[in-house]
Amino acid sequence: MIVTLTPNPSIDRAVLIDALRRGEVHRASSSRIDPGGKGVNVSRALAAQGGSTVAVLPSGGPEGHLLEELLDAAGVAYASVPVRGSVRMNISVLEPDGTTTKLNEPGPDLSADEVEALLATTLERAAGAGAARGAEWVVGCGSLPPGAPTELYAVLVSRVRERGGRVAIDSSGAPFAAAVAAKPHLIKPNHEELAELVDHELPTLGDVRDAARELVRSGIDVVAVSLGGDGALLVTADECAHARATITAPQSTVGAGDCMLAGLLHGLSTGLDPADALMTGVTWGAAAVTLPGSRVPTPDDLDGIRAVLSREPDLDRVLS
Ligand SMILES: Nc1ncnc2c1ncn2[C@@H]1O[C@H](COP(=O)(O)OP(=O)(O)OP(=O)(O)O)[C@@H](O)[C@H]1O
Ligand SMILES: O=P(O)(O)OC[C@@]1(O)O[C@H](CO)[C@@H](O)[C@@H]1O
Repeated sequence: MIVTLTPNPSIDRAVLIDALRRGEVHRASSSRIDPGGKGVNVSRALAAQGGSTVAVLPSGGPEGHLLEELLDAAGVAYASVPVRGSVRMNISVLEPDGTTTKLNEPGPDLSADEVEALLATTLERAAGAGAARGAEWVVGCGSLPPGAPTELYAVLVSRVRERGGRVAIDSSGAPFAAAVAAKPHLIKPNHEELAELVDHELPTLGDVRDAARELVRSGIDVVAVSLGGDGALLVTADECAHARATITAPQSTVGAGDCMLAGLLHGLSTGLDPADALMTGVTWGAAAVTLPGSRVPTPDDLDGIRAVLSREPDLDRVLS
């Protein structure tokens, strides 16, 4: 069982237009809505592949109702914490070549009680997850809504660790830095987020490897860095592996990082070694890019995606 916490979930509306021109009226040729927010997407991706998961999230307002309806329709198990504010609506503007522009709302203003209820629900779900020692992973993902303390993920990390569980975090900015300082077992920054964490640019795969190693040395077991079309790099104390899959028809990158994280955690929790779990992650991430909006891949969608693994990556590779 993998328990996800999404403090700032969303309804994701994706609209397809021919080309984005600032200041003009655009007529969309199609649109779709999906349940969204990074942890919600991790749970959706796991559920679509038959994995056991529950998504913990705040729910309020008409968008909260809609989010729950969409999760019910998709067969994704969730535990919602009622909140006074409304779940946000995030817009993705998609162009035919796969270029994606996102407009993300801030989300509801959470009270201290609502934040505490989210943390408590996550820990309850993790403890009651069925397996002898509770959930295999607790995963905290995405931005924090207004009102939530910067330390929310750091508190999650400490509380899961105190209970002997394993915790993964994927966020950005100050909440991510605070969580990293609390030493989660696994983090999944993208290229930009890793550069922000170590506070310098990372033009090559070797630079990414060095930055990830620095974090591993500080006490994080697994650092998996998603690198868009350049695949992903995984670093532990013993190994460094790179995997990449080439796709021909990209549709939307929204949620690809979440699918990559879901595949990686699924692989690790089913006993794969970290490099093979990375292959699963990269396959799920690349498959997500071939799908519209933030649709998550089903087993059929993975057919034809071939990831290539290197346990001795080309460290001079310049990243795009
Ligand atoms: N153009 C692409 N071609 C092949 N695979 C891709 C491409 N873009 C993304 N991927 C796959 O998806 C994974 C995640 O991509 P990316 O690094 O863009 O995540 P992210 O920035 O965290 O995304 P998000 O925040 O939208 O979830 C990559 O590790 C890779 O496996
Ligand atoms: O604003 P955040 O929390 O950083 O990101 C939210 C979000 O962009 O991330 C997901 C894709 O990864 C989307 O479902 C959602 O709209």
